[in-house]
Amino acid sequence: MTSDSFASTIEHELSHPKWHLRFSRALEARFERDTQPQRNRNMVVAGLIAALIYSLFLINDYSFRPEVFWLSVLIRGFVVLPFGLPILWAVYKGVSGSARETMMASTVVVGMVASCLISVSSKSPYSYLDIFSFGLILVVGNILYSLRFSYALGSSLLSVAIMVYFVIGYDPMPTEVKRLAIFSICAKAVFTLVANYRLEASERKAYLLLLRETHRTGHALRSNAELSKLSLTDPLTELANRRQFDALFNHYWQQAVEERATVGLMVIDIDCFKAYNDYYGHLQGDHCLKSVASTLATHASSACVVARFGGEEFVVLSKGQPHQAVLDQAEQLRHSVEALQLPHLGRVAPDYVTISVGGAVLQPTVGVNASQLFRAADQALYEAKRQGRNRVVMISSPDALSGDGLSISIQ
Ligand SMILES: Nc1nc2c(ncn2[C@@H]2O[C@H](COP(=O)(O)OP(=O)(O)OP(=O)(O)O)[C@@H](O)[C@H]2O)c(=O)[nH]1
Repeated sequence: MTSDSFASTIEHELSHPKWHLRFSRALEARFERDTQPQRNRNMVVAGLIAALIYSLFLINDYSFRPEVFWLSVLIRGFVVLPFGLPILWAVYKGVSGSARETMMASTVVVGMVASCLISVSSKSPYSYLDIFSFGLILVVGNILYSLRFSYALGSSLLSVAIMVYFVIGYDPMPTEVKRLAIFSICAKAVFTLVANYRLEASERKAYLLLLRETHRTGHALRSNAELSKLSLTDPLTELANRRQFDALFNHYWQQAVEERATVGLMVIDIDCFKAYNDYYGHLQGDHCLKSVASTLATHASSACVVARFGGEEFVVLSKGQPHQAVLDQAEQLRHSVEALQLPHLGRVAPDYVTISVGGAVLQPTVGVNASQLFRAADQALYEAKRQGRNRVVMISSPDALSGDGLSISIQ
């Protein structure tokens, strides 16, 4: 699903909530996935509370229908709990949404059957009064568990039908009381189902609102990231642009001051590029720039910053590398462009595209600043051009900066 269609699905679900509450298929699956861990935990806690209260009803059995106490122990302790606890364990471990709802709904129905069996087995005069508490079973399913509405509806209808069946056939119960009990359980079913429906509807709405916010925030962050990437990237070569290079250069320099490390800089220029443009045209010139840029990016060490400084000039920045390593790297870059053998018939010789590289390595010390490094590398490039191009010239030592001329190491 694309970002836009996802956003419109959320809007549609928010403005057209369905009576049966379910979302469209994909969103429903996501809703289940996102809410599952929390819902499983809530269900297990609710189930344990229900099991505890259900067991405590043994006290009532003992006090007002002692003749079925052991039957009650048997049903509650050896049927209902062994049925319910493994279900809670399975939900705790994680099962599909429909399995979870079905199993939890089944505990409601089994609880109702068991309670009815205990009640109608007793001949005690007030045993039937217990039947008025059966609405609690619906409260457990519809409110405490908060079963999904369709499951709450199904288990409630089944539970009410079971209860009505037992009540009708239970002779010790006066007819008027039976009528009252049936009316009472039906009313409790309706009330708890209405509450269940509202709970689920507001849970789903809250989920959609949260999803919409998360989606909008993510979208805004992505747009910002794209904008900032655009503002820092050269559109033609996709290398870092001058702005990014300037920022990184300062950053590297500051880090080098703190770490007492060296900073290496290469200034790279495509040879006779004006002639290339004149011969092949500006568009082909752009292709050439792209090829050289991607070759530099591919062959430069991953620890380096490769940027387009402007026009047909590139820079490669590194930190913590000794003079020799920067020199080797510069020679490798020069060689990799030469190896492309991009035809350049606009110049006399050689008839392929080459680059000249000027490099310098400095350790920031008192009185030495970043622009001195840049000037040194630029002067080395000038020297490389002067000596015939397609070569690397490195400033051999920082001392050269303070002298009249540059100490040059020519490859
Ligand atoms: N196609 C294209 N050409 C560019 C671009 N930016 C700068 N140039 C061209 O690059 C050429 C640079 O030429 P010069 O600075 O004279 O240097 P050169 O011809 O490379 O000669 P040397 O540097 O001395 O080898 C100019 O013709 C610019 O128009 C660009 O984005 N695309």
